[in-house]
Amino acid sequence: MVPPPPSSRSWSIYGRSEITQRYEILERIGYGAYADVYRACRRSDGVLVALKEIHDYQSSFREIEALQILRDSPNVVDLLEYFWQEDEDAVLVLEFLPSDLASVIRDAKRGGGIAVGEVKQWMLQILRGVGACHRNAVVHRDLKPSNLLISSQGILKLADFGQSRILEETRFISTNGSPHQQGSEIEAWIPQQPADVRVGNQPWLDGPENQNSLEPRPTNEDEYLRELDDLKAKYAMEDTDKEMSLQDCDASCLATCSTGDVEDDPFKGSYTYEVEEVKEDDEAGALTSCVGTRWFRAPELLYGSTNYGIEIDLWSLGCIFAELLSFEPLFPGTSDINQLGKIITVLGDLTEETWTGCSKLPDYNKIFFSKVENPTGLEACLPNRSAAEVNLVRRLLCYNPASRAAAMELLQDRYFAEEPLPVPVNELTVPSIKDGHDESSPGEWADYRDLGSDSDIDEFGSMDATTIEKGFSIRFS
Ligand SMILES: Nc1ncnc2c1ncn2[C@@H]1O[C@H](COP(=O)(O)OP(=O)(O)OP(=O)(O)O)[C@@H](O)[C@H]1O
Repeated sequence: MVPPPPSSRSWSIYGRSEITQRYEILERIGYGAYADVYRACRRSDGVLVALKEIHDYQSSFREIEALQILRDSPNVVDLLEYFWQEDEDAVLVLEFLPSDLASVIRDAKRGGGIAVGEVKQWMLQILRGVGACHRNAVVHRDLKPSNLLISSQGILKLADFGQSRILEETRFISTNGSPHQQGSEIEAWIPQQPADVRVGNQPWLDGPENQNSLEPRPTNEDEYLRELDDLKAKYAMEDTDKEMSLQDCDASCLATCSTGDVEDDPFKGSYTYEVEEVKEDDEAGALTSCVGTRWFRAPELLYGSTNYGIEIDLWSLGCIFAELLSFEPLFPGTSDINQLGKIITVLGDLTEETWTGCSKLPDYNKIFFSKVENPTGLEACLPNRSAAEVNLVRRLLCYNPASRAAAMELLQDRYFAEEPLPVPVNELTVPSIKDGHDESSPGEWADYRDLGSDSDIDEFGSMDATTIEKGFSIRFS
Protein backbone atom coordinates (compact mmCIF):
# COMPACT_ATOMS: atom_id res chain seq x y z
CA MET A 1 0.00 0.00 0.00
CA VAL A 2 1.28 3.46 -0.81
CA PRO A 3 1.23 5.54 2.40
CA PRO A 4 -0.52 8.88 2.41
CA PRO A 5 1.66 11.85 1.46
CA PRO A 6 3.38 13.56 4.38
CA SER A 7 1.08 16.58 4.15
CA SER A 8 -1.94 14.44 5.07
CA ARG A 9 -0.29 12.87 8.10
CA SER A 10 -1.15 13.91 11.60
CA TRP A 11 2.29 14.75 12.98
CA SER A 12 0.46 14.66 16.27
CA ILE A 13 3.48 13.30 18.05
CA TYR A 14 5.04 16.78 18.19
CA GLY A 15 2.07 18.05 20.15
CA ARG A 16 2.16 15.28 22.75
CA SER A 17 3.80 16.86 25.78
CA GLU A 18 3.92 13.61 27.74
CA ILE A 19 6.25 12.37 24.99
CA THR A 20 8.22 15.49 24.15
CA GLN A 21 8.98 16.10 27.84
CA ARG A 22 10.79 12.79 27.95
CA TYR A 23 12.11 12.52 24.40
CA GLU A 24 13.62 15.01 21.99
CA ILE A 25 12.28 14.10 18.53
CA LEU A 26 15.16 14.35 16.05
CA GLU A 27 13.79 13.29 12.64
CA ARG A 28 11.36 11.00 10.91
CA ILE A 29 13.28 7.94 9.80
CA GLY A 30 10.67 5.76 8.19
CA TYR A 31 7.06 5.01 7.61
CA GLY A 32 4.99 2.00 6.77
CA ALA A 33 1.38 1.24 6.01
CA TYR A 34 0.27 2.13 9.53
CA ALA A 35 3.03 4.02 11.21
CA ASP A 36 5.53 6.84 11.22
CA VAL A 37 8.82 6.19 12.93
CA TYR A 38 11.05 8.87 14.42
CA ARG A 39 14.56 8.86 15.81
CA ALA A 40 14.56 10.47 19.21
CA CYS A 41 16.83 11.05 22.16
CA ARG A 42 15.79 10.19 25.72
CA ARG A 43 16.30 13.41 27.64
CA SER A 44 17.25 11.73 30.92
CA ASP A 45 20.32 9.91 29.61
CA GLY A 46 20.81 10.73 25.94
CA VAL A 47 19.97 7.21 24.75
CA LEU A 48 18.74 7.03 21.14
CA VAL A 49 15.31 5.45 20.67
CA ALA A 50 12.81 4.95 17.86
CA LEU A 51 9.33 6.38 18.45
CA LYS A 52 6.78 4.46 16.42
CA GLU A 53 3.51 6.34 16.07
CA ILE A 54 0.90 3.84 14.95
CA HIS A 55 -2.23 5.15 13.28
CA ASP A 56 -4.29 1.99 13.55
CA TYR A 57 -5.86 0.69 16.74
CA GLN A 58 -5.60 -3.01 16.01
CA SER A 59 -2.00 -2.78 14.79
CA SER A 60 -1.09 -0.89 17.96
CA PHE A 61 -2.72 -3.48 20.10
CA ARG A 62 -1.10 -6.40 18.32
CA GLU A 63 2.36 -4.91 18.32
CA ILE A 64 2.24 -4.03 22.01
CA GLU A 65 0.83 -7.39 23.02
CA ALA A 66 3.39 -9.39 21.00
CA LEU A 67 6.34 -7.31 22.16
CA GLN A 68 5.28 -7.69 25.78
CA ILE A 69 5.13 -11.45 25.40
CA LEU A 70 8.51 -11.51 23.67
CA ARG A 71 10.17 -8.95 25.88
CA ASP A 72 13.02 -11.20 27.03
CA SER A 73 13.93 -12.47 23.58
CA PRO A 74 17.37 -11.21 22.51
CA ASN A 75 16.44 -11.34 18.83
CA VAL A 76 13.23 -9.35 19.10
CA VAL A 77 13.20 -5.55 19.24
CA ASP A 78 12.88 -4.16 22.78
CA LEU A 79 9.75 -2.21 23.66
CA LEU A 80 10.97 0.24 26.30
CA GLU A 81 7.60 1.81 27.05
CA TYR A 82 4.57 3.11 25.26
CA PHE A 83 2.11 5.98 25.36
CA TRP A 84 -1.49 5.45 24.46
CA GLN A 85 -4.26 7.78 25.43
CA GLU A 86 -7.83 7.86 24.32
CA ASP A 87 -8.32 9.49 20.90
CA GLU A 88 -4.58 9.53 20.29
CA ASP A 89 -2.37 7.21 18.27
CA ALA A 90 -0.26 4.78 20.24
CA VAL A 91 3.42 5.71 20.37
CA LEU A 92 5.82 2.88 21.06
CA VAL A 93 9.27 3.63 22.40
CA LEU A 94 11.59 1.06 20.85
CA GLU A 95 15.32 0.58 21.05
CA PHE A 96 16.89 2.31 18.06
CA LEU A 97 18.27 -0.12 15.46
CA PRO A 98 20.07 1.67 12.65
CA SER A 99 20.24 -1.04 9.99
CA ASP A 100 18.32 -3.98 8.58
CA LEU A 101 18.77 -7.18 6.58
CA ALA A 102 17.48 -5.55 3.40
CA SER A 103 20.49 -3.22 3.58
CA VAL A 104 22.84 -6.16 4.17
CA ILE A 105 21.50 -7.80 1.00
CA ARG A 106 21.66 -4.52 -0.92
CA ASP A 107 25.32 -4.00 0.02
CA ALA A 108 26.15 -7.62 -0.81
CA LYS A 109 24.58 -7.24 -4.24
CA ARG A 110 26.44 -4.03 -4.93
CA GLY A 111 29.78 -5.00 -3.55
CA GLY A 112 30.79 -8.61 -3.84
CA GLY A 113 28.70 -10.75 -1.56
CA ILE A 114 28.71 -11.91 2.03
CA ALA A 115 31.12 -14.44 3.53
CA VAL A 116 29.46 -17.77 4.30
CA GLY A 117 30.35 -17.42 8.01
CA GLU A 118 28.42 -14.13 8.06
CA VAL A 119 25.44 -15.59 6.21
CA LYS A 120 25.29 -18.30 8.85
CA GLN A 121 25.38 -15.84 11.72
CA TRP A 122 22.57 -13.75 10.22
CA MET A 123 20.52 -16.92 9.71
CA LEU A 124 21.14 -18.13 13.26
CA GLN A 125 19.91 -14.86 14.69
CA ILE A 126 16.84 -14.86 12.47
CA LEU A 127 16.07 -18.45 13.52
CA ARG A 128 16.43 -17.59 17.20
CA GLY A 129 14.08 -14.64 16.81
CA VAL A 130 11.48 -16.64 14.89
CA GLY A 131 11.93 -19.57 17.29
CA ALA A 132 11.17 -17.27 20.22
CA CYS A 133 7.99 -16.07 18.52
CA HIS A 134 6.78 -19.58 17.77
CA ARG A 135 7.60 -20.94 21.23
CA ASN A 136 5.36 -18.22 22.56
CA ALA A 137 2.60 -18.88 20.03
CA VAL A 138 3.22 -15.60 18.25
CA VAL A 139 2.99 -15.74 14.47
CA HIS A 140 4.61 -12.66 12.98
CA ARG A 141 2.83 -12.75 9.61
CA ASP A 142 5.03 -10.14 7.92
CA LEU A 143 8.57 -11.47 7.93
CA LYS A 144 10.75 -9.84 5.28
CA PRO A 145 14.30 -8.45 5.19
CA SER A 146 13.27 -4.86 5.99
CA ASN A 147 11.52 -6.04 9.18
CA LEU A 148 14.72 -7.68 10.44
CA LEU A 149 16.47 -4.74 12.07
CA ILE A 150 20.13 -4.73 13.09
CA SER A 151 21.99 -2.91 15.86
CA SER A 152 25.36 -1.29 15.24
CA GLN A 153 26.90 -4.25 17.10
CA GLY A 154 25.41 -6.72 14.60
CA ILE A 155 22.54 -8.00 16.72
CA LEU A 156 19.59 -8.80 14.47
CA LYS A 157 16.09 -8.32 15.88
CA LEU A 158 12.64 -9.05 14.53
CA ALA A 159 10.50 -5.91 14.35
CA ASP A 160 7.14 -4.71 13.09
CA PHE A 161 4.66 -6.94 14.89
CA GLY A 162 1.67 -4.89 13.74
CA GLN A 163 0.25 -7.86 11.84
CA SER A 164 1.17 -10.49 14.41
CA ARG A 165 -1.30 -12.81 16.12
CA ILE A 166 -1.17 -14.85 19.26
CA LEU A 167 -2.28 -18.30 18.16
CA GLU A 168 -4.80 -20.50 19.78
CA GLU A 169 -4.29 -24.24 19.93
CA THR A 170 -6.04 -24.98 16.64
CA ARG A 171 -3.49 -22.95 14.72
CA PHE A 172 -0.88 -25.58 15.53
CA ILE A 173 -2.92 -28.09 13.60
CA SER A 174 -1.88 -28.09 10.01
CA THR A 175 -4.38 -27.32 7.31
CA ASN A 176 -4.54 -30.94 6.21
CA GLY A 177 -5.98 -31.73 9.60
CA SER A 178 -3.08 -33.67 11.09
CA PRO A 179 -1.41 -32.41 14.24
CA HIS A 180 1.74 -30.49 13.62
CA GLN A 181 4.74 -32.71 14.36
CA GLN A 182 6.85 -30.12 16.11
CA GLY A 183 7.31 -31.29 19.66
CA SER A 184 8.79 -28.11 21.02
CA GLU A 185 5.75 -26.14 19.94
CA ILE A 186 3.34 -28.19 22.00
CA GLU A 187 4.36 -26.61 25.29
CA ALA A 188 4.19 -23.24 23.64
CA TRP A 189 0.43 -23.58 23.36
CA ILE A 190 0.15 -22.13 26.79
CA PRO A 191 0.26 -18.43 26.11
CA GLN A 192 2.04 -16.24 28.58
CA GLN A 193 0.49 -13.40 30.47
CA PRO A 194 2.05 -10.27 29.05
CA ALA A 195 3.82 -8.07 31.56
CA ASP A 196 2.21 -4.69 31.95
CA VAL A 197 4.31 -1.78 30.74
CA ARG A 198 1.55 0.77 30.37
CA VAL A 199 2.46 4.37 30.85
CA GLY A 200 0.06 6.98 32.11
CA ASN A 201 -3.59 6.65 32.90
CA GLN A 202 -5.39 4.48 30.30
CA PRO A 203 -8.83 3.74 31.68
CA TRP A 204 -10.23 2.79 28.26
CA LEU A 205 -7.96 -0.24 28.20
CA ASP A 206 -10.04 -1.72 30.98
CA GLY A 207 -13.34 -1.08 29.25
CA PRO A 208 -15.42 -3.88 27.79
CA GLU A 209 -13.96 -3.39 24.30
CA ASN A 210 -10.45 -3.96 25.53
CA GLN A 211 -11.33 -6.74 27.89
CA ASN A 212 -12.47 -8.46 24.76
CA SER A 213 -9.22 -8.15 22.92
CA LEU A 214 -6.88 -8.60 25.87
CA GLU A 215 -8.59 -11.70 27.15
CA PRO A 216 -7.29 -12.97 30.47
CA ARG A 217 -5.27 -16.08 29.79
CA PRO A 218 -5.97 -19.29 31.72
CA THR A 219 -3.50 -19.61 34.52
CA ASN A 220 -3.07 -23.35 34.88
CA GLU A 221 -2.78 -26.26 32.51
CA ASP A 222 -6.13 -27.91 33.35
CA GLU A 223 -7.94 -24.69 32.79
CA TYR A 224 -6.04 -24.21 29.57
CA LEU A 225 -6.81 -27.69 28.26
CA ARG A 226 -10.50 -27.12 29.00
CA GLU A 227 -10.32 -23.99 26.92
CA LEU A 228 -8.63 -25.91 24.12
CA ASP A 229 -11.52 -28.37 24.00
CA ASP A 230 -13.96 -25.49 23.70
CA LEU A 231 -11.90 -23.92 20.99
CA LYS A 232 -11.64 -27.17 19.04
CA ALA A 233 -15.40 -27.52 19.06
CA LYS A 234 -15.78 -23.90 18.04
CA TYR A 235 -13.34 -24.12 15.14
CA ALA A 236 -14.73 -27.43 13.93
CA MET A 237 -18.09 -25.68 13.49
CA GLU A 238 -16.44 -22.68 11.92
CA ASP A 239 -14.65 -24.79 9.31
CA THR A 240 -17.94 -26.43 8.33
CA ASP A 241 -19.49 -23.01 7.94
CA LYS A 242 -16.62 -21.93 5.75
CA GLU A 243 -16.98 -24.93 3.45
CA MET A 244 -20.63 -24.16 3.04
CA SER A 245 -20.20 -20.49 2.37
CA LEU A 246 -17.31 -20.89 0.00
CA GLN A 247 -18.97 -19.08 -2.81
CA ASP A 248 -19.22 -15.93 -0.73
CA CYS A 249 -15.46 -15.81 -1.01
CA ASP A 250 -15.26 -12.86 1.31
CA ALA A 251 -12.28 -14.01 3.33
CA SER A 252 -9.82 -14.55 0.54
CA CYS A 253 -7.79 -12.22 -1.56
CA LEU A 254 -7.39 -14.22 -4.70
CA ALA A 255 -9.82 -14.36 -7.59
CA THR A 256 -12.68 -13.58 -5.28
CA CYS A 257 -15.13 -12.82 -8.02
CA SER A 258 -18.70 -13.95 -8.09
CA THR A 259 -20.42 -14.51 -11.42
CA GLY A 260 -21.80 -10.98 -11.18
CA ASP A 261 -18.31 -9.56 -11.38
CA VAL A 262 -17.42 -11.40 -14.55
CA GLU A 263 -19.42 -9.05 -16.71
CA ASP A 264 -17.39 -6.10 -15.54
CA ASP A 265 -13.92 -7.38 -14.99
CA PRO A 266 -12.95 -10.94 -14.25
CA PHE A 267 -10.04 -9.78 -12.14
CA LYS A 268 -11.87 -7.23 -10.09
CA GLY A 269 -11.39 -9.36 -7.00
CA SER A 270 -7.66 -9.13 -7.29
CA TYR A 271 -7.76 -5.41 -7.85
CA THR A 272 -10.04 -4.95 -4.89
CA TYR A 273 -7.57 -6.71 -2.71
CA GLU A 274 -4.75 -4.45 -3.86
CA VAL A 275 -6.70 -1.45 -2.72
CA GLU A 276 -7.90 -2.87 0.55
CA GLU A 277 -4.51 -4.27 1.52
CA VAL A 278 -4.77 -5.92 4.89
CA LYS A 279 -8.16 -7.27 5.84
CA GLU A 280 -8.96 -7.94 9.42
CA ASP A 281 -9.21 -11.28 11.10
CA ASP A 282 -12.82 -11.87 11.95
CA GLU A 283 -14.21 -11.76 15.45
CA ALA A 284 -14.77 -15.50 15.57
CA GLY A 285 -11.04 -16.04 15.26
CA ALA A 286 -10.68 -16.93 11.56
CA LEU A 287 -7.51 -15.34 10.26
CA THR A 288 -7.34 -13.25 7.14
CA SER A 289 -5.36 -14.58 4.20
CA CYS A 290 -4.36 -11.03 3.26
CA VAL A 291 -1.28 -10.72 5.42
CA GLY A 292 2.37 -10.18 4.79
CA THR A 293 4.21 -8.74 1.86
CA ARG A 294 3.39 -10.68 -1.28
CA TRP A 295 6.87 -11.90 -2.17
CA PHE A 296 7.11 -13.67 1.17
CA ARG A 297 3.52 -14.92 1.31
CA ALA A 298 2.94 -18.66 1.64
CA PRO A 299 0.96 -20.47 -1.09
CA GLU A 300 -1.85 -21.40 1.31
CA LEU A 301 -2.43 -17.69 1.90
CA LEU A 302 -2.37 -16.97 -1.82
CA TYR A 303 -5.05 -19.65 -2.19
CA GLY A 304 -7.14 -17.93 0.47
CA SER A 305 -6.53 -20.04 3.57
CA THR A 306 -7.89 -18.55 6.78
CA ASN A 307 -6.85 -21.45 8.95
CA TYR A 308 -3.09 -21.31 9.17
CA GLY A 309 -0.37 -21.11 11.78
CA ILE A 310 3.32 -20.54 12.35
CA GLU A 311 4.04 -22.30 9.06
CA ILE A 312 3.37 -19.11 7.10
CA ASP A 313 6.36 -17.54 8.87
CA LEU A 314 8.47 -20.55 7.92
CA TRP A 315 7.65 -20.05 4.26
CA SER A 316 8.66 -16.38 4.54
CA LEU A 317 11.86 -17.50 6.22
CA GLY A 318 12.65 -19.74 3.23
CA CYS A 319 12.21 -16.77 0.89
CA ILE A 320 14.39 -14.58 3.11
CA PHE A 321 17.17 -17.18 3.31
CA ALA A 322 17.08 -17.63 -0.47
CA GLU A 323 17.44 -13.88 -0.89
CA LEU A 324 20.31 -13.77 1.56
CA LEU A 325 22.06 -16.45 -0.50
CA SER A 326 21.40 -15.04 -3.97
CA PHE A 327 20.87 -11.31 -3.27
CA GLU A 328 17.73 -11.45 -5.39
CA PRO A 329 14.14 -11.94 -4.28
CA LEU A 330 13.18 -15.54 -4.97
CA PHE A 331 9.54 -15.02 -5.96
CA PRO A 332 9.04 -11.36 -6.96
CA GLY A 333 5.37 -11.62 -7.94
CA THR A 334 3.55 -8.62 -9.35
CA SER A 335 0.08 -9.82 -8.36
CA ASP A 336 -1.19 -12.66 -6.19
CA ILE A 337 -1.75 -14.85 -9.22
CA ASN A 338 1.59 -13.97 -10.73
CA GLN A 339 3.10 -14.76 -7.32
CA LEU A 340 1.62 -18.25 -7.36
CA GLY A 341 2.79 -18.68 -10.95
CA LYS A 342 6.35 -17.79 -9.96
CA ILE A 343 6.30 -20.28 -7.09
CA ILE A 344 4.93 -23.09 -9.25
CA THR A 345 7.45 -22.40 -12.01
CA VAL A 346 10.26 -23.02 -9.54
CA LEU A 347 8.83 -25.71 -7.26
CA GLY A 348 6.51 -27.50 -9.65
CA ASP A 349 2.77 -28.12 -9.66
CA LEU A 350 0.83 -27.72 -6.45
CA THR A 351 -1.48 -30.71 -6.49
CA GLU A 352 -2.94 -33.32 -4.17
CA GLU A 353 0.19 -35.35 -4.92
CA THR A 354 2.52 -32.67 -3.63
CA TRP A 355 0.27 -31.57 -0.77
CA THR A 356 -2.61 -33.77 0.25
CA GLY A 357 -5.50 -31.52 1.11
CA CYS A 358 -4.53 -28.53 -1.00
CA SER A 359 -7.64 -28.87 -3.18
CA LYS A 360 -9.70 -27.85 -0.13
CA LEU A 361 -8.09 -24.41 -0.03
CA PRO A 362 -10.78 -21.80 -0.65
CA ASP A 363 -9.49 -20.59 -4.02
CA TYR A 364 -7.82 -23.75 -5.25
CA ASN A 365 -10.57 -24.70 -7.67
CA LYS A 366 -10.84 -21.25 -9.12
CA ILE A 367 -7.34 -20.79 -10.48
CA PHE A 368 -5.64 -23.30 -12.73
CA PHE A 369 -2.12 -23.20 -14.00
CA SER A 370 -0.85 -25.17 -16.94
CA LYS A 371 1.20 -28.16 -15.91
CA VAL A 372 4.84 -27.25 -15.31
CA GLU A 373 6.75 -30.03 -17.04
CA ASN A 374 10.20 -28.91 -15.95
CA PRO A 375 10.22 -26.83 -12.79
CA THR A 376 13.26 -24.57 -12.53
CA GLY A 377 14.17 -25.98 -9.12
CA LEU A 378 15.78 -24.24 -6.17
CA GLU A 379 19.33 -25.17 -7.24
CA ALA A 380 18.97 -23.06 -10.37
CA CYS A 381 17.69 -20.12 -8.32
CA LEU A 382 20.64 -20.37 -5.94
CA PRO A 383 23.60 -20.71 -8.28
CA ASN A 384 27.00 -21.29 -6.72
CA ARG A 385 25.52 -22.16 -3.35
CA SER A 386 26.32 -25.37 -1.53
CA ALA A 387 23.98 -28.36 -1.36
CA ALA A 388 23.59 -27.72 2.39
CA GLU A 389 22.42 -24.16 1.70
CA VAL A 390 19.92 -25.23 -0.94
CA ASN A 391 18.72 -27.96 1.37
CA LEU A 392 18.13 -25.49 4.19
CA VAL A 393 15.89 -23.40 1.94
CA ARG A 394 14.17 -26.54 0.65
CA ARG A 395 13.25 -27.59 4.20
CA LEU A 396 11.30 -24.34 4.54
CA LEU A 397 9.74 -24.00 1.10
CA CYS A 398 7.53 -27.09 1.26
CA TYR A 399 4.05 -26.86 -0.18
CA ASN A 400 2.63 -28.84 2.71
CA PRO A 401 2.83 -26.46 5.68
CA ALA A 402 3.22 -29.38 8.09
CA SER A 403 6.42 -30.45 6.32
CA ARG A 404 8.19 -27.13 6.83
CA ALA A 405 11.03 -27.38 9.33
CA ALA A 406 10.51 -25.42 12.54
CA ALA A 407 12.93 -22.63 13.38
CA MET A 408 14.21 -24.51 16.43
CA GLU A 409 14.80 -27.61 14.29
CA LEU A 410 16.81 -25.66 11.74
CA LEU A 411 19.08 -24.32 14.45
CA GLN A 412 20.34 -27.91 14.71
CA ASP A 413 20.95 -28.20 10.95
CA ARG A 414 24.44 -29.51 10.23
CA TYR A 415 25.03 -26.52 7.95
CA PHE A 416 25.68 -24.38 11.02
CA ALA A 417 28.18 -26.86 12.49
CA GLU A 418 30.22 -27.21 9.31
CA GLU A 419 33.19 -25.09 8.23
CA PRO A 420 33.19 -22.21 7.69
CA LEU A 421 31.57 -21.71 11.08
CA PRO A 422 29.31 -18.76 11.82
CA VAL A 423 31.41 -15.68 12.61
CA PRO A 424 30.95 -14.06 16.03
CA VAL A 425 28.27 -11.39 16.04
CA ASN A 426 30.79 -8.59 16.55
CA GLU A 427 32.57 -9.59 13.33
CA LEU A 428 29.50 -9.10 11.15
CA THR A 429 29.59 -6.27 8.62
CA VAL A 430 26.75 -3.92 9.49
CA PRO A 431 25.71 -1.46 6.77
CA SER A 432 26.06 2.07 8.06
CA ILE A 433 23.21 3.43 5.97
CA LYS A 434 19.77 1.94 5.93
CA ASP A 435 17.48 2.68 3.01
CA GLY A 436 14.38 4.15 4.54
CA HIS A 437 11.01 4.53 2.90
CA ASP A 438 11.37 8.24 3.28
CA GLU A 439 10.48 10.55 0.43
CA SER A 440 13.96 12.04 0.63
CA SER A 441 15.65 8.84 -0.50
CA PRO A 442 13.87 7.50 -3.53
CA GLY A 443 15.67 5.38 -6.08
CA GLU A 444 16.51 1.88 -7.07
CA TRP A 445 16.26 0.28 -3.65
CA ALA A 446 13.09 2.13 -2.69
CA ASP A 447 11.57 0.88 -5.94
CA TYR A 448 12.70 -2.61 -5.05
CA ARG A 449 10.92 -2.37 -1.71
CA ASP A 450 7.74 -1.01 -3.24
CA LEU A 451 7.60 -3.91 -5.67
CA GLY A 452 7.35 -6.29 -2.76
CA SER A 453 4.33 -4.65 -1.32
CA ASP A 454 0.91 -5.01 -2.79
CA SER A 455 0.69 -2.70 -5.67
CA ASP A 456 -1.03 -2.31 -8.91
CA ILE A 457 -0.21 -3.70 -12.29
CA ASP A 458 -0.80 -7.40 -12.76
CA GLU A 459 1.13 -9.44 -15.27
CA PHE A 460 -1.17 -12.27 -16.07
CA GLY A 461 0.36 -13.74 -19.19
CA SER A 462 -2.03 -15.67 -21.42
CA MET A 463 -5.19 -16.95 -19.81
CA ASP A 464 -8.68 -18.36 -20.33
CA ALA A 465 -11.58 -17.33 -18.11
CA THR A 466 -14.64 -19.58 -18.05
CA THR A 467 -17.80 -19.33 -16.00
CA ILE A 468 -18.29 -22.10 -13.47
CA GLU A 469 -20.91 -22.86 -10.85
CA LYS A 470 -19.33 -20.80 -8.07
CA GLY A 471 -18.07 -17.91 -10.16
CA PHE A 472 -15.47 -18.44 -12.83
CA SER A 473 -12.20 -20.18 -13.35
CA ILE A 474 -9.06 -18.73 -14.80
CA ARG A 475 -6.47 -20.85 -16.52
CA PHE A 476 -2.97 -19.43 -16.90
CA SER A 477 -0.19 -20.61 -19.11
N1 LIG B 1 13.32 0.27 16.30
C1 LIG B 1 13.60 0.89 15.16
N2 LIG B 1 14.81 1.48 14.98
C2 LIG B 1 15.10 2.10 13.82
N3 LIG B 1 14.26 2.19 12.77
C3 LIG B 1 13.05 1.63 12.88
C4 LIG B 1 12.65 0.95 14.09
N4 LIG B 1 11.40 0.49 13.92
C5 LIG B 1 11.02 0.84 12.68
N5 LIG B 1 12.00 1.54 12.05
C6 LIG B 1 11.97 2.09 10.67
O1 LIG B 1 10.67 2.52 10.33
C7 LIG B 1 10.18 1.81 9.18
C8 LIG B 1 8.69 1.55 9.36
O2 LIG B 1 8.53 0.76 10.54
P1 LIG B 1 7.60 -0.52 10.59
O3 LIG B 1 8.02 -1.45 9.49
O4 LIG B 1 7.66 -1.06 11.97
O5 LIG B 1 6.20 0.17 10.30
P2 LIG B 1 4.91 -0.40 9.60
O6 LIG B 1 3.95 0.72 9.32
O7 LIG B 1 4.36 -1.48 10.44
O8 LIG B 1 5.57 -0.95 8.24
P3 LIG B 1 5.07 -1.94 7.11
O9 LIG B 1 4.23 -1.12 6.16
O10 LIG B 1 6.38 -2.38 6.48
O11 LIG B 1 4.33 -3.05 7.75
C9 LIG B 1 11.02 0.55 9.10
O12 LIG B 1 11.20 0.08 7.80
C10 LIG B 1 12.34 1.02 9.69
O13 LIG B 1 13.11 1.59 8.66
